Amino acid sequence: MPLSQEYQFELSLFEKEIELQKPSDFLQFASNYFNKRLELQRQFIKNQEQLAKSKGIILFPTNNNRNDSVSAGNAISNPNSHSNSNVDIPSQLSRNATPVDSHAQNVKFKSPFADNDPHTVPHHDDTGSSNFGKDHSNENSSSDLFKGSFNLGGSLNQQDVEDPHAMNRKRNNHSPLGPFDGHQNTESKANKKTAATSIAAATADSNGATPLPFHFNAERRTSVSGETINPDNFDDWTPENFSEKSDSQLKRLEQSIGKNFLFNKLDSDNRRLVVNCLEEKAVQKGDVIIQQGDEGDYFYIVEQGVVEFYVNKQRVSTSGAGSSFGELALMYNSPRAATVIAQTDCILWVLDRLTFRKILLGSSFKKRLMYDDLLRSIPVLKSLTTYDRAKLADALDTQIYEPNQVIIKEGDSGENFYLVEYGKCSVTKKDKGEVASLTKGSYFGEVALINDLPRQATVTATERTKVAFLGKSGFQRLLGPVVDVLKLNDPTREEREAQRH
Ligand SMILES: Nc1ncnc2c1ncn2[C@@H]1O[C@@H]2COP(=O)(O)O[C@H]2[C@H]1O
Ligand SMILES: Nc1ncnc2c1ncn2[C@@H]1O[C@@H]2COP(=O)(O)O[C@H]2[C@H]1O
Repeated sequence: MPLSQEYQFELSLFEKEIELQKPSDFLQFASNYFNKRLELQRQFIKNQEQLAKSKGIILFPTNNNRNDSVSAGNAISNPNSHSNSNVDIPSQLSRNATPVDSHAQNVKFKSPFADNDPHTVPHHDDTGSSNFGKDHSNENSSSDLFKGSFNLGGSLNQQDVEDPHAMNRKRNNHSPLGPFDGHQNTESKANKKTAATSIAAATADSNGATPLPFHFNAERRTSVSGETINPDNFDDWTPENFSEKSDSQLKRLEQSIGKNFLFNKLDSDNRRLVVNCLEEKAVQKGDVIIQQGDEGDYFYIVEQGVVEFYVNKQRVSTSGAGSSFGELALMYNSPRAATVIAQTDCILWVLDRLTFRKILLGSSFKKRLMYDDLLRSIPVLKSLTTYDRAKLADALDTQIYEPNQVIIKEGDSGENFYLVEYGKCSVTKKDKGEVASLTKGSYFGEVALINDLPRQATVTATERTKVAFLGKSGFQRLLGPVVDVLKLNDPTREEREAQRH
């Protein structure tokens, strides 16, 4: 299996250091070097922890408060305990690392060989071995919290779409989450509350800081990259609606899910887990499946039928069998960005929020996580909605250039648009020499695409540079809302206008 880019980057740094230092005692040197890197990494995490704490969020509950909450009798069963091993540190570190100030933060660093590393929450399985980094899908757990059809009991018409109160009135009578008989519904919600309370309790801090809310959202819109630090406490996560599917259901699911790109990225264990956590819901033509502005609870896959999307009461699109929706609110802990209505009778499959975040977010939405901070930091993209940014991230690819490598050559035809993730590039013109220098958050390569011209300058990496790039068709399809701003900022505009006159 090829090493990930981040590992390769880490190893290349190490190689450079070896070339520079030419150590005589290689193992000692390697040990010191990686200890130092680890120290920087821990410093970074610690800084994140301070930041989160100032917002009342506990990222790393200690074993003590974990045990406290269990002994307080609040805990739900915990067969699937996970450590924080999914923290995307190498990439964060490479972009954010600063030299360690030994006086800063008062952080005590332990040797990586110590058995009770302060930031690694050890978990022991039945054999007593550490579970760090392993997968613990509990395929036997079967907490069937809610069942029944997705009978919304009242279709909404176009008038209702335009009258949010009408929607709310109907919704209050027939919650999309409460389709079943009243007793089951109450019990299901109560159970969910218990789980949520217990999740919060498990994160309670002995210093009295506020425990993590079930729906974490310190600021209304939260960066998903920040969230890879783990705002949900998955230590107490159990698959909410796990139930083994029948052969015929599996066959149908394979057909509908097979078409959905999200599931292609899952390994067979996670795929099976997700499949068994899905719940079938039938909706009727006109039913409101999601209401814009509501809190996110479920992710949806369409097996049959067509759904339509409304943003601020305007119909923006429709989608059919094999498509999915409802991911944005779950990813960003933000309100629902659109209203979704069944245009025809539909068969849907729904996945609960935590299972979505636990299993799908890190694999199927990895690119969105990866590019979220970058895309938010680029002023010219400010007018994009969360949805636009998510679609843009899906279409981006990454490339690393070494110093002196040419990324774009003046006179060539333009194929891609670029965003600088890190590094430095020089923009030169044959007749003028260097005309610009580009760093993190800059973009380039737009002039040829907007004006249908050859490349107007050469762009060369002057440092190791990582770029995210988008092909021509993606540029036209996804950057429509910002083309006017790109045109206004076009560095060749005045010159070309002057030539015309
Ligand atoms: N133009 C759009 N803007 C926002 N959401 C959209 C749009 N088109 C489809 N959707 C989907 O509608 C869903 C509404 O709930 P979410 O915000 O969770 O996720 C949203 C997207 O999956
Ligand atoms: N003064 C400049 N003249 C031309 N291109 C520039 C200048 N400054 C920055 N650039 C960027 O360099 C890129 C070269 O490829 P494009 O012409 O497609 O788009 C160009 C711009 O994004």
